Amino acid sequence: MRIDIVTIFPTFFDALDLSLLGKAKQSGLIELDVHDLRDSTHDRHRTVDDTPYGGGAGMVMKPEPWGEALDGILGDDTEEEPLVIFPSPAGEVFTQAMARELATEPRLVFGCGRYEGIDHRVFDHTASRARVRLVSLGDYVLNGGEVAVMAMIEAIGRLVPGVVGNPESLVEESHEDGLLEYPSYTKPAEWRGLPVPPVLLSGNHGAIATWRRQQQIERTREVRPDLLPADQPDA
Ligand SMILES: COc1ccc2nc(C(=O)O)sc2c1
Repeated sequence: MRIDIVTIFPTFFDALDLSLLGKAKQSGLIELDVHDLRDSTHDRHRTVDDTPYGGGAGMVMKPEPWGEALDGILGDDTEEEPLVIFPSPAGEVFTQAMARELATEPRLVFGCGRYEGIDHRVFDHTASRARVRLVSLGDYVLNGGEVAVMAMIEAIGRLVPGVVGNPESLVEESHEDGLLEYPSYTKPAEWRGLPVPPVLLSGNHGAIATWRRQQQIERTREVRPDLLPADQPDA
């Protein structure tokens, strides 16, 4: 998978050189290029924003630098039309299902907005040469797209085959089967007077599986009842 990121804070993504994603980059499983939007400006102050037409508070990101930056990224794409994702509070909400879907894409381009957002014509023009999706992390507003892109790249990258050593560990996770994950325990069997649930020490794998499933249902019903299938309240 090839990932390109356009941002005015390129060093923000230095963290992607760490841990699993860092190893995926070193192994070539994921190719990642971060582009500084200001490299696509040509004035002394490397200006990327201007006042909004129609008035209002804040500044809007100018279209020209974005057009030039994306020319350089999309211009050489001769294969399948790439997918360009712009994090936005006005976007569809990012989910584990979307992460699974995006993990199958050969190429992703992320455009990080700042200020009050990007001139809307950038989305319209980009849609003439790529697939475009506006995506939000959730029902809250960040100061820019970088945190959202970091979260999405982690959620997507770990699903790329080969990135996570044991694919089994991807199966029993929150949201993977539509429910929240069961609670986990490790040694010691008792810690500060708190025991591990006895069933987990029983060696009875059937009873353990049943207990874990019930824990998932109980946790989901308590914390995220919206995730329970309407026709199967007991999942
Ligand atoms: C200006 O760019 C922004 C601003 C806020 C924001 N909030 C997001 C979110 O996912 O909540 S993405 C995003 C992008």
